[in-house]
Amino acid sequence: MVNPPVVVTIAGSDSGGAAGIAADLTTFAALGVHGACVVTAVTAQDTTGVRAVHPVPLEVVAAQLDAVLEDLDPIAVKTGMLAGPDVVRLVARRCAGRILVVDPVLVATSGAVLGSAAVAAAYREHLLPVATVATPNEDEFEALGRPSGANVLVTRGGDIETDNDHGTGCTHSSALASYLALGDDLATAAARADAFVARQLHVSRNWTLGRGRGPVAHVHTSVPPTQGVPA
Ligand SMILES: Nc1ncnc2c1ncn2[C@@H]1O[C@H](COP(=O)(O)OP(=O)(O)OP(=O)(O)O)[C@@H](O)[C@H]1O
Ligand SMILES: Cc1ncc(COP(=O)(O)O)c(N)n1
Repeated sequence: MVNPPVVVTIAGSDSGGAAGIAADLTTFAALGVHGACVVTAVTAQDTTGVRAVHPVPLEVVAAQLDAVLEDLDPIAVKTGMLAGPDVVRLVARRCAGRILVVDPVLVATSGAVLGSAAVAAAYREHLLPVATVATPNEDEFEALGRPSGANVLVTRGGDIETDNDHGTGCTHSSALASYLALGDDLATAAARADAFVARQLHVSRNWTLGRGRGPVAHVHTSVPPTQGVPA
């Protein structure tokens, strides 16, 4: 029997099911890797915004991470909302040396601030130096002090016209981690992750879920054959 690669997401939950852990695990499932998850924060969130954030205590984050690293030995790690500078430092210490995709979640699509200046400083000092690739959006790139390097891919939206873009950053970085775990080089994985998100945005472009910016489709694939992801 051939096992699927194991990828772990370290991120917050989104009660609306669009971003964070929900986006990550469904994207992993869509792309054929086994997803494990370390929850860093619980957010009360929907398509209109973030109502409340409850960070998980550092020792509980560390216990989840230890459990996954010791038992499942993931080939790749994807980070999303890390909620505090101490969590950023923990992840840098424990995950250096693996395929490490860092989506430095600091500002949500809705504009909600999900990471403080201290979190941004910890990313700069501890996590970016050990990342395989980092995927800040333009606001996050600025908040991080415009980090340089071939492994910083600034994400910039794209051509699909839709209001249903909640979760695109999480879906994109999870797809990137999945393709790297499946053996792609960085350039190929990045191209496939872009194509995957574009296809998924196309699938959900006319959905009317919620009253705000709806979720990008993570696993639904009803799409014209011409919009397929490259093999
Ligand atoms: N309208 C779109 N059409 C096609 N592709 C898109 C579109 N919006 C987003 N993408 C894809 O998703 C990626 C991530 O999008 P974006 O930068 O908007 O995410 P974000 O939610 O701001 O990111 P973060 O999680 O870092 O906060 C883009 O690089 C692109 O590949
Ligand atoms: C728990 C959590 N993690 C990440 C994001 C960012 O996602 P997006 O930028 O697509 O809104 C979010 N809104 N909530």
